[in-house]
Amino acid sequence: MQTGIVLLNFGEPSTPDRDVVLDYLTRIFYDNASLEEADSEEAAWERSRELAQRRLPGLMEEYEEIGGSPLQEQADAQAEALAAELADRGHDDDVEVYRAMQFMEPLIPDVAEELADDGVDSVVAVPIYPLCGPSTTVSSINSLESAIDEIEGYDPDVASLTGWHRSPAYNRIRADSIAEFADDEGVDLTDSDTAFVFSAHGTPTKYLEEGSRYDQYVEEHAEALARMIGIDDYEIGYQNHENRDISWTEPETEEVVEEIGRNDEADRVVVEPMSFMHEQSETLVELDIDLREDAEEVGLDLHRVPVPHDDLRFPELLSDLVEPFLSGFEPSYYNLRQCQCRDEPGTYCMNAGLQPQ
Ligand SMILES: C=CC1=C(C)c2cc3[nH]c(cc4nc(cc5[nH]c(cc1n2)c(C)c5CCC(=O)O)C(CCC(=O)O)=C4C)c(C)c3C=C
Ligand SMILES: [Fe+2]
Repeated sequence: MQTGIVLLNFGEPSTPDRDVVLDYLTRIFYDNASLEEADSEEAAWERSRELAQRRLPGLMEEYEEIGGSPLQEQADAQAEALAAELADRGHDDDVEVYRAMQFMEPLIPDVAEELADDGVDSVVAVPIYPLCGPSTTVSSINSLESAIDEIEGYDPDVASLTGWHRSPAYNRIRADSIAEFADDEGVDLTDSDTAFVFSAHGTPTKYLEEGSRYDQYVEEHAEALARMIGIDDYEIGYQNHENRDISWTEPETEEVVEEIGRNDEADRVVVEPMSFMHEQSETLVELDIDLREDAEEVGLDLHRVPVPHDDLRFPELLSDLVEPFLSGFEPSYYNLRQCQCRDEPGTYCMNAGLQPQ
């Protein structure tokens, strides 16, 4: 049996190229077309192009500020590190690691073709989004499964792993990265003059109304990490993309930070970008540049925790997560259950059936 582990990511342009960024944005808006009514596929596509054109100058400016996104490079390194770890565990011949992006090359349908060409007969999809969301985790798996279905004569076993933020090893990586960063910056997290903000990528509330529990995952994960790093007081903020007239998760990170400063609650704020496993425009521009300016305007020093994308324990964690699928074990033995965010056979997660804490 030849197994292909497919690491699924959002993708982001590595260079600030207008045409590339326009196509990237169009794909994102089209994938989220259900947020608005459209009379036809063609109308939805046109609307996506229109939204992309409108957002293009702002996003180009962001990529120009950082010289393109490091997301792809970091995702490649994670895939290589996972392959090396699996080879160390004896999976050098029977397993290949692939990475596919929702909105950038290598696009998911192209990677599905590659799986077919390579004769992969067992596919394990692992979205690198620790907090399971509809437009990311679920959508990326749906895209991979439909791309595979469209390839004539190709019918591999397909399994996928959705939410994994409850993994103890993951929580340890994240908590250590916060504590080590605070130490390096000389910041005492328990000092009453230090405020702590978990910043999560936001989501349109329509997706929550349709059943996504993303906001609950954000809340329970923030609570778990706060306990691990020994703080009682913290805030949660969302980084939203308000390009359409729709409502998103509240409060926004920017508002949370401005309020801390205006109310003179602290001298400094530590911000943990909890939804991401890569550095990208949301961390390098929205937090490091834009939010820092907002914080300074209200008298706060901002300390942004780096994303632990290259933590040496991350490939071990991913290997532990995929081993049940490679070794023919019953997933429930490893506390993996039928995913409820994507209630399809072969989709497992660590969240289903347990109440948020
Ligand atoms: C759970 C929610 C989301 C996560 C996590 C997420 C990750 C993520 N997003 C980008 C970059 C962009 N996202 C954009 C749009 C967008 N993102 C989400 C949700 C999550 N994204 C949604 C629902 C949407 C669609 C918005 C809409 O249709 O109106 C965009 C384009 C829009 C913009 O910037 O204004 C970008 C770019 C990355 C890199 C990323 C990585 C994990
Ligand atoms: Fe996004």
